[in-house]
Amino acid sequence: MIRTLDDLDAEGVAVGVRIDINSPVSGGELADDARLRAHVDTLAELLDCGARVAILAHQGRPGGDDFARLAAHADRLDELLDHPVDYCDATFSSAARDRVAALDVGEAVVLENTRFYAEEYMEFEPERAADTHLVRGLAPALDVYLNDAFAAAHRSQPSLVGFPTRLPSYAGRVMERELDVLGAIEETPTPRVYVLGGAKVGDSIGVARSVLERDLADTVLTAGVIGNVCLLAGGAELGDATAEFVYDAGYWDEIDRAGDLLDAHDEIAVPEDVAVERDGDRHEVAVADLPAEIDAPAMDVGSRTIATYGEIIENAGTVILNGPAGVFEEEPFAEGTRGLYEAATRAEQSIVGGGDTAAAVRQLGLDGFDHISTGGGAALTLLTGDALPAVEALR
Ligand SMILES: Nc1ncnc2c1ncn2[C@@H]1O[C@H](COP(=O)(O)OP(=O)(O)O)[C@@H](O)[C@H]1O
Ligand SMILES: O=C(OP(=O)(O)O)[C@H](O)COP(=O)(O)O
Repeated sequence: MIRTLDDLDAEGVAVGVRIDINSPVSGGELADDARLRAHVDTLAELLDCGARVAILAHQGRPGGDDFARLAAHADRLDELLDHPVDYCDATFSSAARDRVAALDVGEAVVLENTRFYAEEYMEFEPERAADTHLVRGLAPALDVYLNDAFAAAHRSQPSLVGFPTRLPSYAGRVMERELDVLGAIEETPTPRVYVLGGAKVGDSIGVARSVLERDLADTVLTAGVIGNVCLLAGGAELGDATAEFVYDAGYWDEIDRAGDLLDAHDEIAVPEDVAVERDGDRHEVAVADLPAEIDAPAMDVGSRTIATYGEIIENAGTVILNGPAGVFEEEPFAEGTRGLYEAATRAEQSIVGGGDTAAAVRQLGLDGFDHISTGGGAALTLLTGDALPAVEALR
């Protein structure tokens, strides 16, 4: 059983709270604060109850452009919460422990990016993670540990799986909500339609296979790069530009896997038409008219596909959307994502999962979904039926 905030009397308690505020960063500034806002309920509830809150989080990956300090994150949380949120440039040293010890009730401090320490970017079994410098160093300053970082729950890293061996541990409100919705997919209304788009082709093939074999999906609609790969697997001649894109992205081997999947499951639909750029505009090509002259990559599904898929989606009991239907970042190729996602808001129940997918929803100003997951990889792991290490550690 996983304990939640309902089981915690937080008055005066030093709570180590792992959140996922990994966000796009530009010039040291936060380019998007959606993941910070997602944790406001959990943090406010703790602080309102008089907890002393030490926040643990990562930002980016070592060597990446967005591998940054958490000072800007602390400033933004300070603005979002009615309680003071400070920043400390240490994570588990005596400076960090002293800062946590000095917290007053109803105060929070954001400790430095956990991934500034090499062990945090490695995967461990929980017992071994409990023995890392980060966990051994910080645990004495904490009374309890609370994990709200659903979006990182597929990682078996020390700050995510190491503390429950040493401290009484709890799930936060984000974690609770995500597990309630995504962990109970089999109880949602049918017919259940999965719309798989985006660019993580291997993951999408894995999800499609898993949900069909486990009878979780009645229909799988493919779009985005995975839709193009399925079209190529079926022999559609989409032109050299699309083939090159798929090859350069390293997905050529996935064409055979997609072909095997399509042979095994006739519940999978592929696009009827695609959109390419021609003379700076969107130009649609019907798959039935191929081979045709196409000198640009397929960047979106076409309007016939939007209509056919849209009807299936709005008549669904539950629609699960993962991955945009096209290159939504460019306006002419946002049509597929907009059309299919708007149709999803008319289904009985709609669930959106994926980092870029959630960004697309915000960018296109779409509204009316029943659940927008904070997680990409974590949501996919759960939807595929695999356990999340950080959740298992809480158990
Ligand atoms: N036809 C396409 N060609 C190239 N890129 C695409 C296409 N369709 C979608 N994409 C890209 O896929 C990316 C998002 O995919 P992905 O990372 O799998 O989503 P998520 O993070 O939601 O799981 C977006 O940047 C989008 O531009
Ligand atoms: O952004 C995240 O995951 P996501 O890209 O799957 O949504 C999490 O913060 C995990 O980050 P990671 O994929 O660098 O371990």
